[in-house]
Amino acid sequence: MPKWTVTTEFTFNAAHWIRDYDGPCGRMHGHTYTVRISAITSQLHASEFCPHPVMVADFRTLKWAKKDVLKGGLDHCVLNEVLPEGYETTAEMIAKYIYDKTKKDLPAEIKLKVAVSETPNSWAEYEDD
Ligand SMILES: Nc1nc2c(c(=O)[nH]1)N=C([C@H](O)[C@H](O)COP(=O)(O)OP(=O)(O)OP(=O)(O)O)CN2
Ligand SMILES: [Zn+2]
Repeated sequence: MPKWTVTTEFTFNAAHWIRDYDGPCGRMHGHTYTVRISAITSQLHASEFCPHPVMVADFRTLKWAKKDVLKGGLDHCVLNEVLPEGYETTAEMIAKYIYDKTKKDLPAEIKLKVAVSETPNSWAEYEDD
């Protein structure tokens, strides 16, 4: 079946520590996180900002996490204080958190992939088939 994939990449700055980690990552430190989100669908949609069915998903909707934490995003937050119970602050679980929260704002049939990087050499990717 024909399909579209859109991909957007953005960054946010945040502090974290990994709970009970034996090493420096167990102390509070910061990263400029890079997030790459792909949305895949065979059907185009309207968005919160556009009334016509011309998008897989609006880039603005996909990029919610780059907003300031006081405006509903993750920028300039302490992740350990912001992520709900059940999520830890590894790149793996930040990717799942962004996936879960983004999925809620999109039509159910859109597939998502979310990748998160703390440093240029390491990525964690989450999807749910
Ligand atoms: N699988 C994971 N391993 C680690 C995570 C993670 O989220 N998932 N996170 C950390 C720490 O947060 C740490 O800040 C990052 O670790 P690391 O990549 O080792 O950081 P460096 O700055 O040392 O990276 P270099 O590329 O080696 O300079 C640890 N592990
Ligand atoms: Zn870290």
